[in-house]
Amino acid sequence: MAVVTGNSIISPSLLTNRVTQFGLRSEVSGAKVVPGRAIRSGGKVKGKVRVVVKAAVQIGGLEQLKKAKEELGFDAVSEGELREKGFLGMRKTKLVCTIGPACCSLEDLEKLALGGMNVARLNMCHNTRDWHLDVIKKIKKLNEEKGFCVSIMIDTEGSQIQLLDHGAPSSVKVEEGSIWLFTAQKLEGYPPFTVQASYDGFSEGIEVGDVLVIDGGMASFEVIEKAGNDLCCRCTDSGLFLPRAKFSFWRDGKLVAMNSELPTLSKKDWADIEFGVSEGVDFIALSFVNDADSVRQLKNYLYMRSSRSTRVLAKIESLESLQKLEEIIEACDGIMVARGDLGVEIPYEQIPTVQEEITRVCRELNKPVIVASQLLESMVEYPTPTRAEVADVSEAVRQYADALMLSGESAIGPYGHKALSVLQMASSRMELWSREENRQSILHKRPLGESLPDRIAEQICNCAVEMANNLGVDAIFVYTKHGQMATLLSRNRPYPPIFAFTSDKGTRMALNLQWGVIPVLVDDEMEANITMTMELIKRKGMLKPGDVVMVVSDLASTHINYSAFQSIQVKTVV
Ligand SMILES: Nc1ncnc2c1ncn2[C@@H]1O[C@H](COP(=O)(O)OP(=O)(O)O)[C@@H](O)[C@H]1O
Ligand SMILES: C=C(OP(=O)(O)O)C(=O)O
Ligand SMILES: [K+]
Ligand SMILES: [Mg+2]
Repeated sequence: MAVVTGNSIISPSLLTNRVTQFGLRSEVSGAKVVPGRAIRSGGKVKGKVRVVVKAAVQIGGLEQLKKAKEELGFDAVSEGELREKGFLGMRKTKLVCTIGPACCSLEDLEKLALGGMNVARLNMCHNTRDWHLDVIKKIKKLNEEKGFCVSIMIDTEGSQIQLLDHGAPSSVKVEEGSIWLFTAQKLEGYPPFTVQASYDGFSEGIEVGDVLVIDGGMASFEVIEKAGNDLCCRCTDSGLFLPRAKFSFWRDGKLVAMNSELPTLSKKDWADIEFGVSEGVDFIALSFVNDADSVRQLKNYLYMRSSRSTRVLAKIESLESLQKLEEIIEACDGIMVARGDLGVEIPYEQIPTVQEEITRVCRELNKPVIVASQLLESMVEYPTPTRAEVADVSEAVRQYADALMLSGESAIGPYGHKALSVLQMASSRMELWSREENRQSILHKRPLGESLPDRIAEQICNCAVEMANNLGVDAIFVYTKHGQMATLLSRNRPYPPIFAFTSDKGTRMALNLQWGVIPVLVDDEMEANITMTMELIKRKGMLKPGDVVMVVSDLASTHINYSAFQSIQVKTVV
């Protein structure tokens, strides 16, 4: 059994359990060989499949082992974490950092990588393409030269047209009762109490009596007069006007839908996507997705560009996207709960429940989900978070979100590295609590697969996790080409970490966003060789005699006449 040391605290009850279980430990190895046995599903015989135990492949010579060892792509940070904290102490929740001027030097990026950044996000709303290219190159250099495994995400600007500007470089106070003119006309300078809207049709369909809300509640106005496209408004709720503020209109407590003819993907977005594809980014996050069509359009484009390893994430940040949530989740490779803009479109008191719902549906449909925006907002200015922010972070972890994201905290704040460590500590703590409370059972396991092999993979992963938890194994090893088995295991949120061995670089980078998965690159020959993989990890001192590893596999085999092996084995390291 791995020794859990340092910061990772293991509960006495869990520890006792594990000790008793392993007092009588025996090697449970492989499934029973039942040739030609029919697999039943839902009471019906669906097809004939053979369940076969894969014979452990003999370890090759020392030379082969040495060569393979060099090629075992274990990232430096996971390796360090495993050595320091043991298997159970490894953090499961993934961390995304927005890269901005405050953290774009090689040294700062290295610090973030060491601090646990799994994915670097580049927000294409800001700065130049050359600036972003420079960051991409630095991250790739760090990955190559320092053994990190940081994935890269670009986040599109989107057709975000609902913007207002008052012309001042910083915020302007808005007093209750003051009268303001909102206009799309080009202004020569900004007269006092005048605000410029970013497009002509900003007041289309708006009536006297409607309520204009700035940035989801920074200040509110009532429309008292409409002349052409211009609106004259009285402040009904005083507050602040920030530069480039977002706005929404409300009537009888409901959002007035703005009839934007603009596509989700603007010309600039396509150019940014082209840039991202040619620079080989791992994720493209689509802003202001309203339905599944834009996601499919981008996925088709990536397919045509033979860039299938680029994953498409849909940002949920509009009312429309909430109404079409399931079809969007089904179409994309992952979701971001973009709470910043979402809070402009729906009343902010609804954000917590909407976040929980999105997170739950994502897990049911087996897509990774990132909870984003304002997690540690006060740390843009201060070196410590508010207690409420820590509670918010912990709640997202308790909900089993795959990943948490920093925005301004890392992009412009002087305490980005500290903010990352707050996420790291708060998530490790909540994960431990969740494990002790055994919250896994809550997931309603909606069946996903349609083909028999897919259904088998799903069942194997569900059962494997239950078994792994009951046996108290130290780690789950999974061999996966496209990552599907790894995600199916992750969906069950097991206690032990999932080491996903893959020979596909794109799969490795994509799995960086997946809860509890540590992707490890192996070469093709190693792929199916469980014994050799374990031997290599043992030689690195990361597996010790007595450790118990569950091995889940669905690899195609050339040895025997079956298209795929799908098996669970439990091995004790000797
Ligand atoms: N690449 C960048 N260059 C300059 N500033 C950036 C960059 N990325 C982010 N920022 C700054 O960090 C803040 C927070 O980032 P983010 O949440 O991604 O953007 P936004 O606030 O526009 O939604 C932005 O408002 C912006 O001031
Ligand atoms: C993440 C978000 O998107 P952006 O930062 O691009 O506005 C958000 O709105 O919460
Ligand atoms: K964006
Ligand atoms: Mg947004």
